[in-house]
Amino acid sequence: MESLNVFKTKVKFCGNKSLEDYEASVKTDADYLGFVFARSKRQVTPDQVAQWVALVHPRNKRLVGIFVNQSKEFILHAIRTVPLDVVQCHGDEDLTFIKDLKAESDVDIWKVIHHEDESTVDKLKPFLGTIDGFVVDKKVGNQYGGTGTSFNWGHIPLYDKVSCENDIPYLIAGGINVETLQELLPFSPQGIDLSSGIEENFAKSEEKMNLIERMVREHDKRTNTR
Ligand SMILES: O=C(O)c1ccccc1N[C@@H]1O[C@H](COP(=O)(O)O)[C@@H](O)[C@H]1O
Repeated sequence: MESLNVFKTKVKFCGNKSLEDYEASVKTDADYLGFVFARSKRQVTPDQVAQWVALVHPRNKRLVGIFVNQSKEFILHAIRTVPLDVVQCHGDEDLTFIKDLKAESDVDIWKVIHHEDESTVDKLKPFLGTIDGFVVDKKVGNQYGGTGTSFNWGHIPLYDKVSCENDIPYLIAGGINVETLQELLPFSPQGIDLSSGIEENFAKSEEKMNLIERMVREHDKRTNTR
């Protein structure tokens, strides 16, 4: 009989910026596919993503739109154009902004927290009870994400505790790739979010995505049979 408490690390493949990237990501077993609608070398438009999704069904994956300090009107336009399941607020969006957005949409809202030190976890507090999930990433200069840079993963238990106490999911982001994942998995994060680490020549690499998934599956098998 299957155990009732089987733990599956959630996987998000982010920064799909072409039909080819999207097709490669759809073939994987990822739980979430992300599209960056903010200024970035991976920026895409809602119209582009709508076309790809009309051509290739996302199967059982949830679609996530990434926004950085963009207007509520633009985010609502993206939600109307693309069948997004989640809006990931990756900038300095405050509680009022997120409450307004929630009032006018029916998608999940995730807030990104940029880890600096052990006190960063407190920045989540005002959002608890409003957001549907959070992502912990690392800011580099004025770059809010997609930098390939990790934070000190020794602090993951702080975020895990907030997640468990408030029954709210989270993903760890920033600098995850086939090499660094070995160091991250012992912390058993609830989910992982990758953008630059699954690219080869600036396109999504099926080989890297498959390897990441294999590593995660093996980790899950080991921890579930402990
Ligand atoms: O991927 C981007 O280009 C990006 C740009 C601006 C904001 C967020 C972005 N992506 C998010 O960044 C992290 C992971 O980045 P990486 O793996 O270190 O490259 C993740 O949350 C993406 O959703």
